[in-house]
Parts: sequence; structure tokens; C-alpha cells
Amino acid sequence: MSPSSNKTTSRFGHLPLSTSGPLECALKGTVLLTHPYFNKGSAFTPDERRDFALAGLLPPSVQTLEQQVQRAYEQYCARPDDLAKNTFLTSMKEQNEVLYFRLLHDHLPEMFSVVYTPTEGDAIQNYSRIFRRPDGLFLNIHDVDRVYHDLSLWGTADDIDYIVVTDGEEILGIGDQGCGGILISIAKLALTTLCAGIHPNRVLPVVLDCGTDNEELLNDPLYLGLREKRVRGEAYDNFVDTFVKAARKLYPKAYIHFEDFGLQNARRLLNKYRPEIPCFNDDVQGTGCVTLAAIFAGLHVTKQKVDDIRLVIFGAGTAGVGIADQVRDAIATERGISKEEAAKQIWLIDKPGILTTDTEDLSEGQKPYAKAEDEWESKDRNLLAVVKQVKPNVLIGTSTVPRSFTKEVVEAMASSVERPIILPLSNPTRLHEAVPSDLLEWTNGKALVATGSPFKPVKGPWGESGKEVEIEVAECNNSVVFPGIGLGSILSRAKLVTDKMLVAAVNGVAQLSPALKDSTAPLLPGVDVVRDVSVVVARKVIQSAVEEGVATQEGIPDDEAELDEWIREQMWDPVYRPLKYVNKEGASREAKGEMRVVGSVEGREQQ
Ligand SMILES: NC(=O)c1ccc[n+]([C@@H]2O[C@H](COP(=O)([O-])OP(=O)(O)OC[C@H]3O[C@@H](n4cnc5c(N)ncnc54)[C@H](O)[C@@H]3O)[C@@H](O)[C@H]2O)c1
Ligand SMILES: O=C(O)C[C@H](O)C(=O)O
Ligand SMILES: [Mg+2]
Repeated sequence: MSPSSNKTTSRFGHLPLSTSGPLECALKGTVLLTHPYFNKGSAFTPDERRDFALAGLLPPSVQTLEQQVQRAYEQYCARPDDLAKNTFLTSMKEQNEVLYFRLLHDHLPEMFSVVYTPTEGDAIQNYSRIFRRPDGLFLNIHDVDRVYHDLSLWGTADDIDYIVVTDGEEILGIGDQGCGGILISIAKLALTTLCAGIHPNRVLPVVLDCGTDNEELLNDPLYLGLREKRVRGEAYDNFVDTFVKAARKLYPKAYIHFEDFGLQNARRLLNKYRPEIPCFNDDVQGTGCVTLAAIFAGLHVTKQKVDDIRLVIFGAGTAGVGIADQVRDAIATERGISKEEAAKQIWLIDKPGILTTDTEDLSEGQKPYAKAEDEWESKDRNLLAVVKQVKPNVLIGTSTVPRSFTKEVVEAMASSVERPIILPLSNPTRLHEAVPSDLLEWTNGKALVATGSPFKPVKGPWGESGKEVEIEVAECNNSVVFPGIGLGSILSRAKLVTDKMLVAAVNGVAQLSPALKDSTAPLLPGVDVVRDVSVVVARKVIQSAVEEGVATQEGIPDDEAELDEWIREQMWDPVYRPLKYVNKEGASREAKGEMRVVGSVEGREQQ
């Protein structure tokens, strides 16, 4: 099935991912009203009310989507805090998906932090307490034999484009959240729809429950996941592999996005599957791409080149090393030097301090950056000592250590570079290595700042004039880039996600940086233009996939403007489509409402 309920071929001569026009539906009455994909609530038209046995089930006034958004927004505002707003939105998603996405679409800058980081982190921590209805696919390590079957309930070979999977071990910056991790898979997918128009009925959120090492959860009588320590080693690898193989077999077109896996597994799994399937690790690659785009924008403002990069990364875990790799590869390509040579421009710090060849237990990912022990002058190995010796022009935090970019550290950095680029990226907000107001104050407004979570603009009497100015701080979050990379990969039906496709994505974001035109503007484009950013990123990714010979989709337009149109045409929009009743016999799975909500619809009688 798939977007098949109306097979309108596009003018490009293919079946687009998202279609417009009437939507076939075999559900009626209360079953229809409780189905989030088809439900329109008070917006069902008089004809639909008649054809779908809804007349007595709705108050008589027929309303528009805009009126529904207005009501929903008022209800949203009445919720007392962000977590309550987040759970309100989750309920709305379970009731009426078009309204949910439209509400978010119309209020995106305001609601982004409520459906995503940082509030989603609170929702995940409280998963077993705020739980009302399940959403997503729960697989557990003791039922490996059931993985194929449980996955198969979500559709047939053509039905799924995008899978987000987590094992819940390293969620945002809040660590092991066990099966509550399902909410990060759901949130990342909501973003792919919102930011890149990926069809919400063609995605699959998954949690691989392997137990949890979070004592609080293990001792919580209401915890919903496997109540045991994490299973690791061969059994874990076998579980992940069973999932990946089953997903590939059942949904051969689907792109697999790995999210928030633990340090020991994220990179290892990526290295294992990348050469074989279209997959992506958001924390490694998404973070690397968006951060590199921010650095490029910063260098533009400081009028420096990649040769000038002297990058210190504080917190050399999944994200830190992912960023290092992305920056190193860009330096190597731009300068035409080896990766080893390029790595000399990057210094990593972790718990033991600066990483050197003598540091014990270096991970495989950290090794390329370890500096020769004799290069190190100071006895101190901490951040301050490193900043003093290295004189970096870029400082990045991915450590989860709040306030670790102290005044002393920042002043030391600012004493040797005119405009330090400082990116505290640890989420959620309370874990940021520094807050923008401090960074700007300590540098008299000179720091070029972008943060992992959103911050309000900062006002201060900076610059020559001493007049109060307002500085907008960019959010440097992988959400700027992963939706577009996913969109480009699935539209081109890329067999693999290559390095060049990622570099293309970085260039796509960097060229849209407001700082290119105005050196006081944010380093990265904001959420208000996120769909346009996704189109550009997707275009770059598709062009690169074609050049690399990994695109399998036929009929991709060569012309840039046509390609943009081809992309936009396939993006899903939150608008109601007229419903057309079809008899259940012979109806598609989509029309029968069997995708995504298999458990709750199957077996229920239509009215
Ligand atoms: N903004 C984004 O787009 C984005 C993307 C991914 C991750 N992150 C954030 O980055 C942070 C790290 O995520 P991760 O997945 O890499 O986690 P991780 O656990 O893999 O890495 C954290 C690293 O910091 C190190 N660290 C801890 N305490 C330290 C200290 N006192 N000094 C130096 N190093 C220390 C750890 O040893 C580890 O290597 C999280 O807060 C996460 O939310 C942000
Ligand atoms: O999810 C985010 O906000 C970014 C990133 O993927 C993270 O794990 O922190
Ligand atoms: Mg993440």
C-alpha cells in the first residue's frame, strides 16, 4: 500500500511520497473519531458526517482547521507548565494528527522546546508516570524471536520510509532512561514531519528494551520497562542485529536513524551498519554536521579559513568525537591534507583532562586525536590549562558538565582571539557548559555563541557605542539538519548515506546562516525557516547521492529549481484531505487504519 489510496502520479511521472486529494478510509463512527490519522473532530464536513456515520457523535457546528488551532492554542496556553503542555500535545497527537502538526507548525518557535529538548527530556524521565497510551514499537531483548513478527505488524514492504530506533541508554544528556526512550524516537520522528514533511503515517518509532542501569527506574514500582540491569555483549549485539535485519527485510526502503545509544555502542553500531544499509546516527553525524555548519558560519564572521581552526572539545564522548570527525574530515578535504594531519588542529578533553597517547583506555574514536605526551607543557591537564596552551578559536562543550566554561576559561580564550566561537551543546538546558548571557558578558559581546537548547535573545551594552543591543543566539542542535538529511536520503532512495552526502548537508545549512549577511546575526538558521532549510539540505543530499551513485530513485530532476519542486511536492502538509468511504473488503491497510496503530484498531468492529 502506502501513499497508494490515491495513486495520483505527479507531473514528474512517479508516485510521490505524500499525495493530495481525497483519502480513502474504511473506518466509521467512533472508531474513525479515535483514529489520529483520519480524525478531524469538529471539522468533518456535513457529507463526511453522513457517509461515515458521525452525525450524532459530533456537535452540529462544522469548524475549520484554523478554528480548531485557535481553540487548541488556548487550551495549550492554559496548561500550567511546560511538562503539562508537552503531555497536552502528546494527547493531541493521539487524537488528531493533522491538528497536532498544524498547531505546532503555526507556533513553532514557541512550541519547539516543549515537544523537543529540553521538555521532552522531562517527559522521558517521567515516562512511567505520565504514561497514558502506548505509541511506537516496544521490542525487548528476551523476546528476540518475536522481533520479526512484531515489526511486521507495522505494514508491508512499501509502507515505511523512516525508522528511529533507540536503546534508551544515553538519552539527551539525562543518561539511561530504559524504555522511556521510546519518547525520543517519537519526538525525533515528529520533527521529521514538522521540519521536513516526512509522511507521519510512514514512520516507525522503536525502542530496544535491553533493561536499564538506572537504579531509580529499577526501584520505581511503576516503571514500565524490563526491570533488570542492561544486557550487554553478544546477546545485545544479536538483538540489535536481529532488529536491523528484520527491518531491512520487511521495509527494504526504510532509512534507519539511530538515536541516543550509549557511548560503547553508538559509534560501533554505526561503523558496522553504515557500509551496508542507509543508516544514520544523529548524535554522531547529525551533531557533527550542524556543529560544522556553525563553525563555518563563525569563521565567515571572523574572516578565517579552515586552516585557522584550533578546536578544543570538552567531553569526548559520542557527540564530541562525532563533531571532531566531521571537522577533521572537512579540514582534510579543504586543505588537501591527510586526516592524521588535519587531526592536529583538534584537541579533545575528557575526564582525565587533555587526551594524550599516555591516557589510559582511549576509545577507538578518541585515538586519532590523542596528542603526543611530550607536546604537553603544563602539569595541569584541565580545560583552563588546555585553553591557555592551545589558544583555540573554537571551544565546544559536549560533556554534560554544567557551568564548566567558567569566566576564567572564557577570559583566557578571549585574551588570545578576537572573536571566540563558543558552542556549549550539552542538553538539556541545565547541563549547558555556559549560558549565553555569561559568555557575552565575559567577552564584551565578542563571543560567537550557539547552544544545544534554545535561549532567549540576550541584551547588553556591548560594542563600541556602549548602547544596549540584543543578540540572538542560534540553537546548534542536530534538529537543524537531521530532518533534511533523512528527507534527501529517502526521496533519492539512497542505498547508503555517504560522507559526501553529509558534507553536502553541512554546506546546505552553512549557506543559509544569517551570519553570512550580518555579522551580528545568529550562526545558524532558526526554527522559523526550518522547512526551507530542509528543502535545501535534502536537495544537496540528493545531488550528492546521485553523484556518488547511491541514489536508486528514478526520475530525479537534474535542474535545481525542478528538484526543489520535486522535493516540496512530496512533503506532507498538515491540512485536512476529503475522506472517501471505501468498503473494508479489499481496502488498503492505510484505508483500514492498520498502520501505526495496529494494536488499538485491530479487532474493533466498525460502526
Ligand atoms: N546539541 C546537540 O545537537 C547535541 C547532540 C548530541 C548530544 N548533545 C549533548 O551532548 C552531551 C553529550 O552527549 P553524548 O551523547 O556525547 O554523551 P556521552 O556520554 O557519549 O559523552 C559525554 C562525555 O563527556 C565526558 N565527561 C563527563 N564528565 C566530564 C568532565 N568532568 N570533564 C571532561 N569530560 C567529561 C564523558 O566521559 C563522556 O566521554 C549531552 O548533554 C547531549 O545532550 C547535544
Ligand atoms: O536530542 C537533542 O536535543 C540533541 C541530541 O540528539 C541529544 O541527544 O542531545
Ligand atoms: Mg540524541
